[in-house]
Amino acid sequence: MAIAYVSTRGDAPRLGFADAMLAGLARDGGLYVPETWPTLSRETIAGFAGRPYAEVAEAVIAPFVGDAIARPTLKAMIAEAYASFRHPAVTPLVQTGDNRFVLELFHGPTLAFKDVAMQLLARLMDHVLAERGLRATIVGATSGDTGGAAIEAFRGRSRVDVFILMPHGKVSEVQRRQMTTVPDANVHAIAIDGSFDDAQAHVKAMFNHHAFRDRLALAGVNSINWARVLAQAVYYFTAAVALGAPHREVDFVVPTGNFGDVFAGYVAKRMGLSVGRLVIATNVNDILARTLETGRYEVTGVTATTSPSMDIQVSSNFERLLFDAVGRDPATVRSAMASLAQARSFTIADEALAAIRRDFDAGRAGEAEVGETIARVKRDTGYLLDTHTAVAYAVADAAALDPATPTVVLSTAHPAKFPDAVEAASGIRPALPPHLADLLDRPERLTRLPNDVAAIEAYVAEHARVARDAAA
Ligand SMILES: Cc1ncc(COP(=O)(O)O)c(C=O)c1O
Ligand SMILES: N[C@@H](CCOP(=O)(O)O)C(=O)O
Repeated sequence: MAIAYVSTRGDAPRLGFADAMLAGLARDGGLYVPETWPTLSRETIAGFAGRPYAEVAEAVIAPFVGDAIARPTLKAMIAEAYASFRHPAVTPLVQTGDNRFVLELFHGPTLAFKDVAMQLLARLMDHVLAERGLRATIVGATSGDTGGAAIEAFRGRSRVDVFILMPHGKVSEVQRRQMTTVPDANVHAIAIDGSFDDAQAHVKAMFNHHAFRDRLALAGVNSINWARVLAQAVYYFTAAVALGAPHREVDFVVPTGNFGDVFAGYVAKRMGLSVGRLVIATNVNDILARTLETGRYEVTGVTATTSPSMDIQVSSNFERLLFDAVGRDPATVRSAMASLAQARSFTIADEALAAIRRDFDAGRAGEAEVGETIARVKRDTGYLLDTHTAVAYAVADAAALDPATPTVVLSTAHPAKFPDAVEAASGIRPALPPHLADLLDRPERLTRLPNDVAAIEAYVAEHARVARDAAA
């Protein structure tokens, strides 16, 4: 059966999986979500125990894809995507305390959880573009990790050009170099003089500029793309089942910025996985923690932290949760988003806030706690956390979770991506794995642009092959 996708703002075409994936942002500015949540039976979920990651991924993803991609083709793409991971379990669990586990999501090529979805998304997109004989122009925003993962997954592919906007000077050196040292001609790393929120706003503005969007055949690889979120739902299943689901609940604590990863946990729960609490962990850029406390989503300035990938205030995927929480009423979402655009804030009605709180808790960790957590966990358990994972670990320590329920902290990045901060906290400078050992010696290629969407559009239009094909 084919699932249809609808926009959270209710004013864009209803699409099938392949079109929703290629569309990225819906044409009304909203985000695509499945019209209904497919569920997996208890028996099916129980049957995931001991199965390879790729088999679980196929079972979780296939209901959302329907007949958009033939099942054997989907299976082959999933197998290929995860064959590149450096751990046989793909996303292994490590126990660090009584009922405390770390879910390592950083064994992909660029050492962050983004690889889990991006390695598959590149194959899915390439397949659909090839079937249709099309090219696309990917525009993406990054606070450090999405950009590297997207560039690695799409580099050298003949049907796409990739333009990644990063905030200048605000990503780690390893993150920057993962984007700037790739020689392939279809890759364009761009630094803007602004924040990640600015970069994401420019990406959305390009999508909302319909003439530009259509002329360049824009596609998105941020978690505004439904396929990203979907692929991330898989590891909630593998982790929970390894810890006793569906026969017991498992809590997850998720370092959060753009709300894609923790929303993927919500998707798993909606599909029938026995997820207990979903805890949103933020650094001092704590818009989500404040929202859960007060019911008011209010954007303030961004503060630079040692967990730069989470230095985000406008948390895109929250719109998807809001859509469900308000009973899937697009008018309410439209009005909240209009208020966000005009007044930088909106208020969530009591009933919707109560619905959100039924599944989610939230907490924040300041810089001192992050450093102290890295040092303490290393000292007590021998395990070295990265700064983003440390935010979640600290929040998990402070959260009022049932000690009898296993708690999984999502580890979203390898500590070697943030060596200065990890060394300052622990005295240990984590080494990059062998495939990146010479990263700091590779030549860089980076374009600097002003924090201005017109300048960015002009650059994309000049360099995208879609535009050149049309002019030829
Ligand atoms: C290392 C790391 N951890 C956590 C996050 C937060 O994930 P999300 O944006 O899906 O909430 C990000 C980026 O967003 C990240 O790069
Ligand atoms: N932390 C991210 C920000 C973008 O998030 P996405 O999941 O929406 O792509 C990054 O590292 O770029």
